[in-house]
Amino acid sequence: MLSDDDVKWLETPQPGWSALRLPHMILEDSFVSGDSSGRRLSLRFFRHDPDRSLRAKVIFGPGTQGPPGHAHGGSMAAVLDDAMGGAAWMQGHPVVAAELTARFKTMLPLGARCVVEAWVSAVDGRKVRVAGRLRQGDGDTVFAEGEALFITLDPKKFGVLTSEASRIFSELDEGTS
Ligand SMILES: CCCCC/C=C\C/C=C\C/C=C\C/C=C\CCCC(=O)SCCNC(=O)CCNC(=O)[C@H](O)C(C)(C)COP(=O)(O)OP(=O)(O)OC[C@H]1O[C@@H](n2cnc3c(N)ncnc32)[C@H](O)[C@@H]1OP(=O)(O)O
Repeated sequence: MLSDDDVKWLETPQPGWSALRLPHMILEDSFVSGDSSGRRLSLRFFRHDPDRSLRAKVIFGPGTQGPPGHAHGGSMAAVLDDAMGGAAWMQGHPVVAAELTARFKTMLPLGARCVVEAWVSAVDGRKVRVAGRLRQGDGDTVFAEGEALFITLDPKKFGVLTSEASRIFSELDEGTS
């Protein structure tokens, strides 16, 4: 479903980005990144090293359709939710989403190469506020923007995920130091 060029594009970090190698147990059944067929969502996650915010490359496949030829708003909101949650995890906050706002700005053509940017904007005790943007990969068009409130949970609730997440991010630091 994806061309070889699309796969190569998805997997190639931009300058200043490090690839996040997420374990199979996180990815395989993930609603957002668990589809390897290319029919629905195809994503790769990265860290933007200068400010440790999150980047993702994403292609919305034909199975994400809402309006004919364009992505469903729920699929864009799900991508923003995942990326914003990932941005919080990446900064050491084991969170779940409590509230999410998405603003749909421009219809997103299926198959377009897109970039997601997500960053923690404020932390107040257990409340972690995160913002995000889904834009054209090779241009300035913004398809959607998101804001969300995430709540930090006791790391024990996530079992092995919390230690896996720390391991992934410390490996990234070793690789980029
Ligand atoms: C998981 C992957 C890990 C690895 C990540 C690694 C790399 C990342 C890269 C890629 C991305 C991969 C994964 C991304 C990760 C996540 C993305 C998915 C995110 C989701 O999709 S996750 C599913 C949907 N999510 C839920 O299924 C939550 C259901 N819900 C609950 O589980 C509870 O509801 C909870 C825990 C939210 C709160 O419950 P609680 O009992 O612990 O705390 P409590 O209620 O006391 O609230 C404490 C303070 O938050 C305020 N507060 C609470 N809720 C609020 C609201 N809605 N609006 C405004 N304020 C709110 C209160 O007002 C109080 O404020 P105050 O202290 O000031 O009074």
